[in-house]
Amino acid sequence: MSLSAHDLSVSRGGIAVLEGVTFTLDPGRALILRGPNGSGKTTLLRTLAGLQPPLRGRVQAPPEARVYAGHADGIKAALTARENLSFWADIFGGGDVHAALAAFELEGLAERPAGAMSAGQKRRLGLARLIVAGREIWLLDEPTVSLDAPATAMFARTVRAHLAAGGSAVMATHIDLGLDEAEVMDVAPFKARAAALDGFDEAFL
Ligand SMILES: Nc1ncnc2c1ncn2[C@@H]1O[C@H](COP(=O)(O)OP(=O)(O)OP(=O)(O)O)[C@@H](O)[C@H]1O
Repeated sequence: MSLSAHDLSVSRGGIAVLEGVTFTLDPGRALILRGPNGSGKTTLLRTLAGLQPPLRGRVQAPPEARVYAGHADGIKAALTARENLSFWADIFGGGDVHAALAAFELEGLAERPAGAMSAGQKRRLGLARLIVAGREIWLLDEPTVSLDAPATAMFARTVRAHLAAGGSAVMATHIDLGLDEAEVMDVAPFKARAAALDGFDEAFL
């Protein structure tokens, strides 16, 4: 399943942030988004994930093939790691909780409430959701925040396995993941030339 962006313009608060973004990501491929703070990586990822409409252009990929992991870990503090993953497995239609725990070496923490985990452990649990989601196209915003070097390597291995299984991934990251096979796209050249306000959002700015 490919993901394509065609002459895509994306906006935040009614203001155009990026324009003219065009690419195709085939199965088995990864794309790393680079660009300075505020350049529009999150906005682009949210649009690719279908969480917000494009200002112009279009995104092509079935909604049910995409999964987004943003800055929030998406976990419930009162539930254990296993319960959190089971919850998400039910939402996504029955993923492999055991495989997800194993991929992020969470077996020893499986019965611990997420609220009693460290920031890096919570992040690993949040990323383990990707495994239970069982979706082909991963859209990840700063996935390695809070991860130490071994956990970052764990994440890179998981992405490689996903690509080898025919999945794909778009990731915004400021660090070197060691994924030399990934394509890199700097979003800076796509910076929108003029702010475009629409009537609705303008009232809130
Ligand atoms: N809720 C909001 N309303 C209006 N503008 C916003 C909002 N959130 C972000 N922006 C602006 O949109 C632009 C793009 O932000 P975005 O979060 O996409 O950048 P980014 O490249 O992901 O940055 P970072 O590397 O800091 O995460 C920035 O100029 C930012 O100030």
